[in-house]
Amino acid sequence: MSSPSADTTATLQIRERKDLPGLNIDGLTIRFGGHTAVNHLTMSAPIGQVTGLIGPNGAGKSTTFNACSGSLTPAEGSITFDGVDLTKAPESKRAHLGIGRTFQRIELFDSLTVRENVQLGREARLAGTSPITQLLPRKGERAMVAEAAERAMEQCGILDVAGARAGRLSTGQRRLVELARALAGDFRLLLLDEPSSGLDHSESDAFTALLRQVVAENGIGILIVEHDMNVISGLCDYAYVLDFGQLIFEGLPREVLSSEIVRKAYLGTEDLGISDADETDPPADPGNLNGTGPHRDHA
Ligand SMILES: Nc1ncnc2c1ncn2[C@@H]1O[C@H](COP(=O)(O)OP(=O)(O)OP(=O)(O)O)[C@@H](O)[C@H]1O
Repeated sequence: MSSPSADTTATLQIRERKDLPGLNIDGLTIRFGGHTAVNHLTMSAPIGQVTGLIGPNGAGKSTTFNACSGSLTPAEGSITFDGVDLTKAPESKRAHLGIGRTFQRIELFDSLTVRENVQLGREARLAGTSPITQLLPRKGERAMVAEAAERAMEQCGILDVAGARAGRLSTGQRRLVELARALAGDFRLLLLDEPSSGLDHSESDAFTALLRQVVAENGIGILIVEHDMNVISGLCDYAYVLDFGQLIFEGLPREVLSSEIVRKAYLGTEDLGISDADETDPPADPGNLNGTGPHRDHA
């Protein structure tokens, strides 16, 4: 990366990442009226790896996610998935090609059971092919939906609450249901927007381990927005850092954690959790970057 502290290892990774199958963002610019929320962002999220997207409040992370999932159209730049141009493609096409997402706020149907919520993930993927299949699923498709949901619930360890109403579950369980729903969709790349938000330390650790297992077993890629640096350092193969819509750093998690540029970006928003005593090494307990930090005003 253009960062002065990126080493040769990282530079090699950058070149290799762009050639791998998966998501490639090139020169992405998104404006809201006169405000540039994301400015000429270039990054990759390959299949088989976990890629982190971090940055202070208002940095442009969710906006980038929204452009990837198709709810925002960029002013400039391109988004491709396995070489297919998705820059202006509808959400349904992206889902059909294998891109799924979760949201910052858990979006479950509280009055439905866990099983029904998880089945919706598979149905959403089918609807990517044709909306009519969601209304009139064929017999074989119903069986496929049911099977995918059972597999996903088993992988996330929530089969024991499959019949419970989602509204009755704890935040930790609801996060697992949300993940299971995304996995049931059998997507090749998952965009996870702060999936550990609201979890306590041990729940967050267990969730991180589960995500690593999912990537290894299912062979998928994950692009994750996350404030918890324990999750970033324990999970990500590579991370990008945004600030005021600009890519200010990219590299391995340890490089991100020890970067002076990243530290400066977070100054004034929240304690980084990076020890002043040794600025070159990642912190023993990196902590939470800015999950509760104040929203900064843009120039
Ligand atoms: N719909 C919108 N209309 C106008 N401005 C917006 C809109 N959505 C986001 N913005 C602005 O774009 C910038 C980037 O916002 P975004 O939500 O992408 O940041 P973020 O990094 O996801 O922040 P957070 O960590 O707080 O979720 C902010 O200045 C925000 O106020």
